[in-house]
Amino acid sequence: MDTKRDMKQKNPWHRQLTVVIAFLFVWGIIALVTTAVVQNKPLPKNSKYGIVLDAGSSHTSLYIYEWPAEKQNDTGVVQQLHVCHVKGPGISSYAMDPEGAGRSLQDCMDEAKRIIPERRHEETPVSLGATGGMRLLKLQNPEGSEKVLSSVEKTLSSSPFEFQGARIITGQDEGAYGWITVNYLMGNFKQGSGWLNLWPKPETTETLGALDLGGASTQITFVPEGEIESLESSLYFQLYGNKYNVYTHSFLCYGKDQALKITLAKQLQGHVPDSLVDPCFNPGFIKNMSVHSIYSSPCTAGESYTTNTQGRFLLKGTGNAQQCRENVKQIFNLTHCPSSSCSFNGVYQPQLQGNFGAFSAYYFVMAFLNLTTSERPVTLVEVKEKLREFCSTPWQTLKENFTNVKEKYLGEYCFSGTYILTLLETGYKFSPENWNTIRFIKKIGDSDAGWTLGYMLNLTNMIPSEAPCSPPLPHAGYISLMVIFSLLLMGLLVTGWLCFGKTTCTSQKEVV
Ligand SMILES: O=c1[nH]cnc2c1ncn2[C@@H]1O[C@H](COP(=O)(O)OP(=O)(O)O)[C@@H](O)[C@H]1O
Ligand SMILES: [Ca+2]
Repeated sequence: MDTKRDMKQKNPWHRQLTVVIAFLFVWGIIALVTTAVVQNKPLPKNSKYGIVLDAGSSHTSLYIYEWPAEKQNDTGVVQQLHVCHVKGPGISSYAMDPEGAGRSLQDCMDEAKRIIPERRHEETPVSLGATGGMRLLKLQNPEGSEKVLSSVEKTLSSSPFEFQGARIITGQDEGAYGWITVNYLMGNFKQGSGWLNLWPKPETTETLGALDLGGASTQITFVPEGEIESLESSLYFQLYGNKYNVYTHSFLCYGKDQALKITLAKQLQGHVPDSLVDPCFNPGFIKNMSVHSIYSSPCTAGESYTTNTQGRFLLKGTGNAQQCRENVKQIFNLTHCPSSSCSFNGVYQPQLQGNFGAFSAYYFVMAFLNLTTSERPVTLVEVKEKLREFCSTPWQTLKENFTNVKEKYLGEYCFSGTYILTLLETGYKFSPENWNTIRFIKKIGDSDAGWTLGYMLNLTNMIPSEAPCSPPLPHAGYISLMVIFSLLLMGLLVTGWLCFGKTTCTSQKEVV
């Protein structure tokens, strides 16, 4: 005991040194933990925004997208923040009043100004893409379509956002961007990065085909199994390091509103009677139609006709789904196919492959007919049975049962449902065996299925062809590991020091 006391007295710095080291050690731990906590504190939301206007044949919708500023190249980060439906018809209806087209967009543009933070306005891209309706107007009245485009351009470019153009997109682009949207939202464009991704990626990643039905045109887009025979239907993408050979085709005039005009024109066969009995409308349904509304479209312009004096006729429904299907089938020409396989009208289509997402009017119609919400996929037989039952329902009963549904839509659901069935079965060759590969969808997550998101991702270069290089560990993981390893090292150091210190003491004791 005396020896020990002697030693401490001999070495007065020993205690102070221990206290200093212990203090530094504790301070070090506090500093490390504080750094980790501060570094990993969630950052304040730093979003960027983009606006796309979908100028369809029947209406225009404005979509606002949002994404975290620091992550814009990652897959699946862009989300739909808001959609504003423009009041009134599609912009192609404004050929006689072009200024009205631009004016009609103003309310939705004002809404976008309120939703997107002001400091982001200048850098937010805004673009408008017009589809089938404007494609038809351009065929029929090129000058009118230019005026309409200039008018909407004027409204968009006078907004505080960064105007990126108002143009008519091709049917091929419409199909391609719809396919990109659904696969982006499904997370099918997997990124190959990170230290755990040591295996080579498979050549083809499973993707979802896209079926889009509009009022004026319809698109089918999917990755087929073999080669794509026709160059004009073939698209090649390299996205996030994966390669895709995509088949797409857009049928102008085969959107459901134009298809109805063609079907009616086929029945009229150039002679307009006072009344036309039609199996595609419910029994008791009567509508006074103008002959001009049918024959003024470029989709029916080829047909010559003689009309009665009033230029109008009465459309009278009989509600017979089977006969309706026979009538609708007539608008699909199946007699010639210059390629190894075709859909209709001599258009090349490879064998159907994989699963399909059917959106836009496909969804609206099938959802109304209760053919989307089942736990299990609805079979083709059930679809036909449902149509038989729905079409034969008297118009009066329908009106009483669906007071909140727009009469225009309600009156056309028998035709629309039958058209969808015929387009998919007779046109695209879906069969009872692969009918269950189709899902009728409106949204994926919070974002609408449609071409607009894909269009914006492309316009803003947000889908890189190669997977972006990212550090093997996420930031939080990196900080945590740093803290753990530092603590371990310190622990070792202290243990070592204590042992070393003890040995020295012991030896000192022995010596003393
Ligand atoms: O609630 C609905 N029920 C039935 N059909 C709808 C509903 N909402 C929109 N539609 C239809 O969806 C179609 C949308 O077509 P769009 O205006 O996008 O034309 P486009 O893509 O050919 O240019 C139109 O035929 C429109 O009538
Ligand atoms: Ca559309």
